[in-house]
Amino acid sequence: MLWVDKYRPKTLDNVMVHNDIAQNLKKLVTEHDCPHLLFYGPSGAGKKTLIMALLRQMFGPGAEKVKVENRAWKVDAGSRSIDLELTTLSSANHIEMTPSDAGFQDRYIVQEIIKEMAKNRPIDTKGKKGFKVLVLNDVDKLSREAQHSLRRTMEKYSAYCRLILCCNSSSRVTEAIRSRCLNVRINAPSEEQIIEVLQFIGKKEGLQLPPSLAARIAEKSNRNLRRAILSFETCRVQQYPFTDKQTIPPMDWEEYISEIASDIMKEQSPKRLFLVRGKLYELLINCIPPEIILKRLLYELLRKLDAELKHEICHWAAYYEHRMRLGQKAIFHIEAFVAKFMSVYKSFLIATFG
Ligand SMILES: Nc1ncnc2c1ncn2[C@@H]1O[C@H](COP(=O)(O)OP(=O)(O)OP(=O)(O)O)[C@@H](O)[C@H]1O
Repeated sequence: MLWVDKYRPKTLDNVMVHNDIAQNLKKLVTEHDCPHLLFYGPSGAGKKTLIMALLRQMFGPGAEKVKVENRAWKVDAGSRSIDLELTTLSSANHIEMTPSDAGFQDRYIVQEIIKEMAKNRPIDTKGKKGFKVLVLNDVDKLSREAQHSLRRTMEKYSAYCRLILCCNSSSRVTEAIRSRCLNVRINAPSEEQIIEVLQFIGKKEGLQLPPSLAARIAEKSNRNLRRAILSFETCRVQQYPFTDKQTIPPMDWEEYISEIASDIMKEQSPKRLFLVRGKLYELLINCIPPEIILKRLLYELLRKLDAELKHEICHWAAYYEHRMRLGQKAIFHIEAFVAKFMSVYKSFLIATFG
């Protein structure tokens, strides 16, 4: 098992970062009937960990016994019926899913699943009808229609189920949903907190982790705890005993994007664009989110670029990122950015060197 999973705190009492939030969540569960919750914050900050610990606090260790299912629904949408398929993780008391994976049909998923949950209400130990928890990931990627439909279903079935919503950016969640949830912001952990977690893991694994290496891993992680733990494990595989000057290998996908950036800088032609497209597809197939690819690609290109062009390229990156958010197929927009970059860069080269 990877260390990120092995050392993921299981209970609210065991969390090392965001302890104050964990204690507040604990109070919320024990004292009150839990409201709908919206967890938001940057990637690798610890949202999922807190949600899983919260479920365990609500339902006991049974919440960890999840089964993965590929479920299919047949939804009646007026004149036609729609077939939908989505992977869900479920225990006796909760269901977790990422409805935005259903693309523009995400709103049917939201409606169907909540209705279905309302029908199968669990009975608690006191014989009273309990509630189920629905965990929805990436709610910021849900279409507007799906968010409206979520708001309606949320109100209608609030007696039967509680929603735990999780996303990176709350600004892309409609005000109507935000105002119906208790918003919990999960900040990126500080470098000191990351070092503390790394030292803890090192101790558990019986390793001698030099403080300077821990500090460098934390700094390179960009305050992403998952990334710091993954880098730490990679360092361990690469070389042990650790040394102060040990290099911290970049992530594979980052190296790959750096390679793509070099390809783009070396030649600007339709043939090269075709080659780059293949590489971009490979990244997407390996589940690297398109926004991250575009952001990293921009970062790599800016490092190699003449200062004169930086402003213009940033403008185009923002332009295509915005279009990517509005559209469905990310590859089109990333490729369009690459094509635009090639055109701007080639014109610059011709103007400068003839
Ligand atoms: N409170 C914590 N104490 C110690 N380790 C933690 C804590 N929270 C998270 N971690 C570690 O960091 C890793 C990443 O956390 P998590 O998956 O919860 O992040 P996330 O915010 O949900 O990220 P993403 O948005 O990318 O899914 C976990 O696998 C776990 O090992």
